[in-house]
Amino acid sequence: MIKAHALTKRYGAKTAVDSIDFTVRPGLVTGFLGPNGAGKSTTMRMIMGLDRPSSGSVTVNGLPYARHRAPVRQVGALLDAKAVHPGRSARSHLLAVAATHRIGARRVDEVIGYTGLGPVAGKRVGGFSLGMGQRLGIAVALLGDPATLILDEPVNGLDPEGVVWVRQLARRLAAEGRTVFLSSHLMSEMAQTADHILILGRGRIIADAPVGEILGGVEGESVQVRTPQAAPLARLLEAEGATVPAAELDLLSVRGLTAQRIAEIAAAAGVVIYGLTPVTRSLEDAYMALTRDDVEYRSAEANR
Ligand SMILES: Nc1ncnc2c1ncn2[C@@H]1O[C@H](COP(=O)(O)OP(=O)(O)OP(=O)(O)O)[C@@H](O)[C@H]1O
Repeated sequence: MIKAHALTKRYGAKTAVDSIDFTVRPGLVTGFLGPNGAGKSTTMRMIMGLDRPSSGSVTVNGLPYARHRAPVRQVGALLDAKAVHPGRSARSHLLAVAATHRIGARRVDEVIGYTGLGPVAGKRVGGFSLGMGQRLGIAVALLGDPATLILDEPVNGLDPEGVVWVRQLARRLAAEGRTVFLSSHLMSEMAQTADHILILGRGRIIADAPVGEILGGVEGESVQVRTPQAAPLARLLEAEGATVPAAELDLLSVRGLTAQRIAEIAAAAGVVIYGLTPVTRSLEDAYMALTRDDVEYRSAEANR
């Protein structure tokens, strides 16, 4: 569990994180989103005790990071590609990290198995692919068997297989009852991985809700209906409670009724339908709508 209370970070005149309150709960994957410069990394660094809040506080499992006697047993993090001695093997790297935290060799072998590093555990880390390096970083984060995991951009640069692996791992860790806090700029991936979404914009929270609520929140779903009898069908659907903006020749965009209900109403009235397409808003659409005013650097094209 991670709890932030009036958490603030200023760098000179710049307020990177502006008095935010949030709770990241156990048993769920919480996605952390926001435009570049929104303050995500600064927040994660404060959670991990790598940056001091200017004011306010953030705790992990009830205490600030630095007040835990054995923080690696509370929270594990993949913040950025770790500097690993390229000549060392994955196993000897893990053994070295484990030794500094009084963690035994048995746990090292457990995390090697858990992260699928077995076949390459004896190989030099210098020759690792990005995906293997990422697995090693996650293995390090898991060494202390922590209840809370923080993964900053864990799928950055991974191939599709690696992306799926991270997704399944995050889901498995949450299913084990852990708190999983994950940042990513890949919206489609986040939509498949996260249960709950926290969006930051210019240092403030602009959304904190279950994925379903974020997707449904701004406009909801619609159904595109292609029919040669657009105007009469629009009137029929409106009478059933749908919202049908001004019809476009033979295409209607209907909100408020399911595709099945629309087909039933049309059939009952003898209206011909050529096509029915439910349009689901993507997390990317919802994110763009929510962060429209909070993007620090916008392209000239997008500003028009
Ligand atoms: N050490 C620092 N000194 C001064 N300003 C900083 C420092 N670290 C971050 N900032 C500023 O604070 C703001 C938040 O940065 P942060 O890296 O936390 O954003 P982010 O959401 O992680 O962005 P990205 O998605 O690009 O990683 C930015 O405007 C950044 O320029």
